[in-house]
Amino acid sequence: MPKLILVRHGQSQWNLENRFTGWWDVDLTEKGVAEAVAAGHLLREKAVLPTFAFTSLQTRAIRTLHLALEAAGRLWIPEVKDWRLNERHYGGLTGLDKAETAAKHGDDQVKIWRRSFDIPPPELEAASEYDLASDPRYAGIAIPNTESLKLTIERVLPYWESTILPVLARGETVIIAAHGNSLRALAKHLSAISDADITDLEIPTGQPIIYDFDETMQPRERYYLKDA
Ligand SMILES: O=C(O)[C@H](O)COP(=O)(O)O
Repeated sequence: MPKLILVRHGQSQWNLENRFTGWWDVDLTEKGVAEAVAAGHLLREKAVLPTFAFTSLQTRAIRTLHLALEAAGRLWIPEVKDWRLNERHYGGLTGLDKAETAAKHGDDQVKIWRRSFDIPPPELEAASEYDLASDPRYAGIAIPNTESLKLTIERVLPYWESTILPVLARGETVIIAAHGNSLRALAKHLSAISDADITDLEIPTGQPIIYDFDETMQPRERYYLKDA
């Protein structure tokens, strides 16, 4: 039965500092490294061994993938990196402190920016220090100025359908190391979560989530590998 493993990167420096991150490239903390290694040990312990990997273009997800694969003895498997698995772009909120932003704009407004389905945060200004236009990894890519979950789904899902699903369908055990909101986008689709209910879905760092697929490539309900 094809198996899909979703893992959100381990704690990042800006998770620790409680700052909006999005597409900004932030590395793992020591705790994040430990979470990634623990995820790999869990894969090995439960004998859920990936044969093909996908990740984003962001350091925190790439390192999480590599640390987990190394701990699982699978550093050698093929991997593909793609911007479509990046975190949702946090627009003009990038770099701001989440608590300070809530104090300034109110908890309700920040909840809308963070968890509403289709209301994007304010756009990133072109002159912002967080503008990624000159980052070589995004050469040729139309970098968004902000993204709601809906907009994130609009780039994650076509990639899932065109590129990841066919790999899974040929019988590979696929691991996707990505981000809170790119994984919420995928889980919304795979678990058929409504636009209203997706608000409540939180994805913890470094905790492998499994989808088993049946012979018609329909996903069963997801579960945490630690509970299997
Ligand atoms: O980009 C970020 O700030 C985090 O990775 C996810 O943030 P969120 O919990 O506000 O969606």
